[in-house]
Amino acid sequence: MSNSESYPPAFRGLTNDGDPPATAEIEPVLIQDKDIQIPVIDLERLDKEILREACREWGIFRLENHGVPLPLMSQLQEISESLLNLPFKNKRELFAAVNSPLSYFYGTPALNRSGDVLQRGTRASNMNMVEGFNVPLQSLSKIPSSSTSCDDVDAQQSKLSSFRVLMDEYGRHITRIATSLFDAIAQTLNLELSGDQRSEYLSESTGLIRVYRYPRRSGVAAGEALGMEVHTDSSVISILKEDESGGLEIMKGEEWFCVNPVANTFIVNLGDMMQAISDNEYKSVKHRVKTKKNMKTERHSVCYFVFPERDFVIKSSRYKPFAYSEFEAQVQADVQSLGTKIGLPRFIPHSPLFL
Ligand SMILES: O=C(O)CCC(=O)C(=O)O
Ligand SMILES: [Fe+2]
Repeated sequence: MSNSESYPPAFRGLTNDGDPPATAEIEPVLIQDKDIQIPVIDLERLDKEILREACREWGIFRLENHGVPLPLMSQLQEISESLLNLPFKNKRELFAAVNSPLSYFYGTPALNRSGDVLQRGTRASNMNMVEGFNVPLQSLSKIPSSSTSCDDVDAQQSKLSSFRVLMDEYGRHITRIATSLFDAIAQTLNLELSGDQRSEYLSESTGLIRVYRYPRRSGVAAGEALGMEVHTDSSVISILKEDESGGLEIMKGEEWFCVNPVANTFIVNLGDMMQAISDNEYKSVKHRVKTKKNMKTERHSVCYFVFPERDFVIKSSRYKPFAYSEFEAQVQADVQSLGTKIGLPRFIPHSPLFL
């Protein structure tokens, strides 16, 4: 259970950090989206037809037999929770340390690389109620490590060192998974990948992990409780590990559905870059996180994103050619000025959104 001191001040009046509701006290949820079963892909026995269908019809699937050791997953979850449970002030300081490649954020992750910019002009009850930290995998080795381990003064640094070691191992597994999936998906698209071409589409060095905490919310109607607003990911592939609290929703057709957690599996979703690479044959799925008022615990999740080389120009029959860096800059500019991402529609030729 978390302490209110650990939340950013802007969250405090809105969180419910008391005891979780007893079953009898759980109020009926007014707006309940239906549950949906997403396709399941077995990484040990990759079936290209099932994969193609999942990418074309869904843009999201559950991954099983991924080969990541379960103790690693649970240790990572434990240490991430304990870091996020530190008092707000300490958390910010810890992550702001000189030369630390990690950064703490709350509010809109896409905007808040450096810290604490909340979405302006957004009603408090509607803001993204999520905090966490960005971990660029490439620079993990640069996280300052501490040699002492049980000295009180160094306790936080020591936690951070353990986090780094676990993240490093987790990062290697998740990169392996993303690469295998990308190769298989490229085959389903008949993409010729020779020499360095794969690393242009899928630049392993861009791998970024975000560790999230979504507080339980109080005082808002269920329909308003957004942990993370509706979006598509900008990545090629995203791989999500979530805990058992639930809250992830996807749009299929014109409807929202809840994707319920299944232990020891990952959720893989295709991002905008995969949609563009596939000439829109595959989908970058719209999704969001709703933190329900009656949630028994906070939601914790860890999400990995991988992108193309920054200068790599994505050519597609659907969009004007763009370098990934242009896309990223446009997303940042839109989030800053409009409070939301426009994404691929900005790059459709002749669209009113095309710049
Ligand atoms: O935390 C989650 O479950 C989803 C996170 C997400 O969609 C994202 O980081 O893009
Ligand atoms: Fe996402």
